[in-house]
Amino acid sequence: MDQFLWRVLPLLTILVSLGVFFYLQDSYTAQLFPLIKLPRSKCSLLPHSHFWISSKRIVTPQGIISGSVEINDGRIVSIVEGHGTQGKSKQEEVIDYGDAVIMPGLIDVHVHLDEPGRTEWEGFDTGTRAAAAGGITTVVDMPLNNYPTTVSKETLKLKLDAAEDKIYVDVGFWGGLIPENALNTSILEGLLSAGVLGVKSFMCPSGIDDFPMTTIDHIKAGLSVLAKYRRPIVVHSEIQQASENHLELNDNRDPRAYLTYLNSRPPSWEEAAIKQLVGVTKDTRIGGPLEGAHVHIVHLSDSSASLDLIKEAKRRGDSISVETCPHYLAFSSEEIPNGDTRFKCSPPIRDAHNRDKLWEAVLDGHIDLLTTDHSPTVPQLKLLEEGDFLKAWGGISTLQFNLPVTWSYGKKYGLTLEQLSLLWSKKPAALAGIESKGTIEVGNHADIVIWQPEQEFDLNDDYPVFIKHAELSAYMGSRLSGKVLETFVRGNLVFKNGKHAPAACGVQILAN
Ligand SMILES: NC(=O)N[C@H]1NC(=O)NC1=O
Ligand SMILES: [Zn+2]
Ligand SMILES: [Zn+2]
Repeated sequence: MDQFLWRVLPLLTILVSLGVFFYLQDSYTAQLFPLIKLPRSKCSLLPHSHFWISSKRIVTPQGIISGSVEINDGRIVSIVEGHGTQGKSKQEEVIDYGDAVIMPGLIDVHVHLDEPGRTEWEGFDTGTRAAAAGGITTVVDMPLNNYPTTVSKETLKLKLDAAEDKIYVDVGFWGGLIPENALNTSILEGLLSAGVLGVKSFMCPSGIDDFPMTTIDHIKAGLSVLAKYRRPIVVHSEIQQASENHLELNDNRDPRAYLTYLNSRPPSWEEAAIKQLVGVTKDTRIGGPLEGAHVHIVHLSDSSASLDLIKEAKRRGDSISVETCPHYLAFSSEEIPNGDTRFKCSPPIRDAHNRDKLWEAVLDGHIDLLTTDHSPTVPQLKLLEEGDFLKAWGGISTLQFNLPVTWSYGKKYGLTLEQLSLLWSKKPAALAGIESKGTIEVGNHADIVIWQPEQEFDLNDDYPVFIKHAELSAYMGSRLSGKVLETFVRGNLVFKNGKHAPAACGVQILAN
């Protein structure tokens, strides 16, 4: 018996190893980033790893084409115009979406997921489910509103641990630049070496105690480190003006009136911050002492003097860019009802003339890209019942709705599908330094949204919304145009017909 065992054991070992090898080959998804531990059947609502998707409207960098996109192992491997079956074998799955649009998945580089520490506000699970349902295939998470804030390699580790096995789309991370790490560059270098895609700072109080504001000198110190790493700083660009301080002391103001809040944060706050920033960005030019660093202005609301300063800096060759958000493009101060704190954000939503000028800048390309600044909170802090604009949390919940909102409002201004895709995918990918995402091109990740621009829907209580505290979102109750049908992340079908894939197989994007 013993002898028999010794004879068959090597053979058995070989057979078992071969079995395990082929099982792994067949059932594991591509290791594009870190190892994805789960089988495809858990990560995707589609069993195939090699398939084609076709439609009459595919948004590519060369324009809109009718044809097919071949996907294999998470990547786009070919794009064929027309209806030929060229290269397709009979066994391969072809999904025909008719005239629904095939577009690169949206990349939202300004999202507060608030985990760890404030998961009652949002979280990796709910936030990335919402993203997947909205056709957003990558988000970059902000370093604040979570607790502790992400300002060192140790606090980044807490974030990465919290995100583990919870993300339905790919997630990158901004670190925070605060006085402490700006003045102690080894902390900042540790954070950058640990993989944040860049850093974020505030030029006014952030509303979060453990995220103090930075002066322009802190930002300059940070930029000299960022230049070495060739990563950007993204800046909340408002500086509180002395005269406005004075206004705040005036107790006669009605805190329920939107105008009270609007007047408390005039465009001069943005202009003052941007004036200081463009004083520094001249050093980011090619050959300058800060070459390699880049300054990105988040959520621009002022379409006049602030925008002019940015345009001039760009003309001079500075490495500078700017984003705005759907709420500045959708709403205007004239329509915001008194007491409706769902619309409170900073900088504030300004008048209709300003909104029209913002759209003009978006369509002209002077505003580089769009983000949500999805910044949710709990009902106790949004103060809807009191309607107190001065005390309520500032932040608008937009994740999951960005595509239909931008499209519904933008089409009235002449926004095209190609522009939409530049603003929400290609430009954000470039800012975050995320290679292989943001366009439908051979070799890129198969991060794709399938959506029907003409299909209208009501964002009401029956609509499947995945963000936390949806009732606090300024968009609830709207009728929107542009329904997301399906979302692919690295070739995995992660969302279809209101349902998500069984497991969260998004990966963490870390810079190296
Ligand atoms: N801390 C935070 O998320 N603040 C954001 N909310 C907002 O309305 N503007 C912001 O910068
Ligand atoms: Zn901000
Ligand atoms: Zn923000």
